[in-house]
Amino acid sequence: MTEHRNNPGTGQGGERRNHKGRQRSRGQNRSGQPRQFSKAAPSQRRRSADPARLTAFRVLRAVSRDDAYANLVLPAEIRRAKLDKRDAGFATELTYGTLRAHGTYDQLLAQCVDRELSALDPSVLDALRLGAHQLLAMRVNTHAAVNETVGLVRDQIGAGPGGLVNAVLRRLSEKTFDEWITELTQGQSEEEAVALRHAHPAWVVRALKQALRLHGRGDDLADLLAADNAAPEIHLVGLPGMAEEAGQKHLAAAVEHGAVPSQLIDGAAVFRGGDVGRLDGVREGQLRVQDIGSQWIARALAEPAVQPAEKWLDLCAGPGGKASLLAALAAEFDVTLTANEPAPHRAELVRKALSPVAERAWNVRTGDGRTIGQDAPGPYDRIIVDAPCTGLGALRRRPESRWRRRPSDLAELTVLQEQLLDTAADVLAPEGFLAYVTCSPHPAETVAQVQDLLRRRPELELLDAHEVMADVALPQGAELINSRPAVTDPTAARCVQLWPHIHGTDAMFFALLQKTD
Ligand SMILES: C[S@@+](CC[C@H](N)C(=O)[O-])C[C@H]1O[C@@H](n2cnc3c(N)ncnc32)[C@H](O)[C@@H]1O
Repeated sequence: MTEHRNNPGTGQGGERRNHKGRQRSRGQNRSGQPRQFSKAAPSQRRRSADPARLTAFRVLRAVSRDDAYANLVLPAEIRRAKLDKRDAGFATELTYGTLRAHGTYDQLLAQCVDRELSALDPSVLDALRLGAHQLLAMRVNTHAAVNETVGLVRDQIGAGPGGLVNAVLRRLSEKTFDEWITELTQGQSEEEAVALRHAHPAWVVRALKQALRLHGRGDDLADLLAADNAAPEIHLVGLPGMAEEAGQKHLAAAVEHGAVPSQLIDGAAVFRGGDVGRLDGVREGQLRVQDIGSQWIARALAEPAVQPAEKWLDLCAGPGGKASLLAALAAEFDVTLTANEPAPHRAELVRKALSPVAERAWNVRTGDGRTIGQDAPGPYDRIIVDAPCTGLGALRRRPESRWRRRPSDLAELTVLQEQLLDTAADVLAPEGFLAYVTCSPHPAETVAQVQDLLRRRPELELLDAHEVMADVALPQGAELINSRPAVTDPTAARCVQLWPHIHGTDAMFFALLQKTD
């Protein structure tokens, strides 16, 4: 919802609004006079929490205390509080915006608190972050942002912390977001400054910058970071190849409800009409929410001429996004898909996702992908390794994830990716296709993995993934995928790297290899 712009504190022209939509100017009252803070002592001011802010606060607490996922907790909290559409929108923007930018807000808040932030009660810190987002990135007027946040703290935490929150937010409101950033970034490296301004950890900025350069897009950093801070569109896929083309019928119904057919690939639409859950097809499972990048890659794997009775394998299938489209395509081609997932609850999600597709076309194995050779050795004609990864390509979907990930996660993940690729190469049939996919553009998880794999497994040949993706695309999609910048690294040149700011998809990576006979 919130687009965290370079100057997220004001709207165009510098006007500000309270959340009821009244226009206010920063630091001015309704008559245009410099605004005074309430002279009333905190104890005489607001003591209650308004439902939208309370909802956001509860989600923030669940995320920081229980490591919960905001996209799972927020809808339940909105239902619990019975928020109307406008308040639900406000709570969503407040929650996601605060979580995305919380690393930056912490650095600004640290300038306004007389002790280490770690010495604060965690719930007080969460409230301060909520206040910071309202003050610096939303168009809520200063008085409402401070007063309502203090009311929330008094209601949820106690009167004592209310005074502290009041004082800290007042200090924070003395400067705009841009003024704070200018002050704090003096003497910092360019990467640290960009990271602070765009609310990304510096190591993530370095990795994204490196990835952009590798794929010939070295000038795009600010655009990519801005895209990470914008809410993603909802993409739909109508599963093909089922009785009466149910998926396509439901897709057409979604279009009648305001979805726009994708210009990039067949069978996809962009939904901007609100609650996707009310579409019949989504309830019945034949219409699914899935990023167009994921759909595109799944279709590309099924593209090079499919032969009768082929065996396909999705080695890392949970929760079943790509597997459901692959299973539907498998049913259409009369071939079979084995979907593998080690986590039992995620394997169950895969079964559920695949259930609308004819059962003859698929089966689910619950187990470690690295042991598939022991009980389901194939060989397989097409394998997708959609490997566990840092997820740096899907930051816009999981607002809290950028601050949870650590550079040290990479070491463990890259070893697992390497082992899964080796297993896939072992069970791949001669002339079979292997798709390596990550929802991360990090070079260590993508191009470097493919380079190492080619060194270890000389029987594998790297195909040009752009050509295959262009083959399954609509004209606009083919043009987009073909209009790539010049790339010097020969491996990177044959791999597709999608980007949110260019393709409107997650930053998915896709390499396609074939086993030579
Ligand atoms: C990026 S997700 C896959 C997303 C999925 N393909 C989709 O489109 O919905 C990676 C999956 O790999 C699974 N995984 C983790 N360790 C694994 C292993 N050793 N073998 C196979 N899969 C593994 C995770 O549980 C997770 O479900």
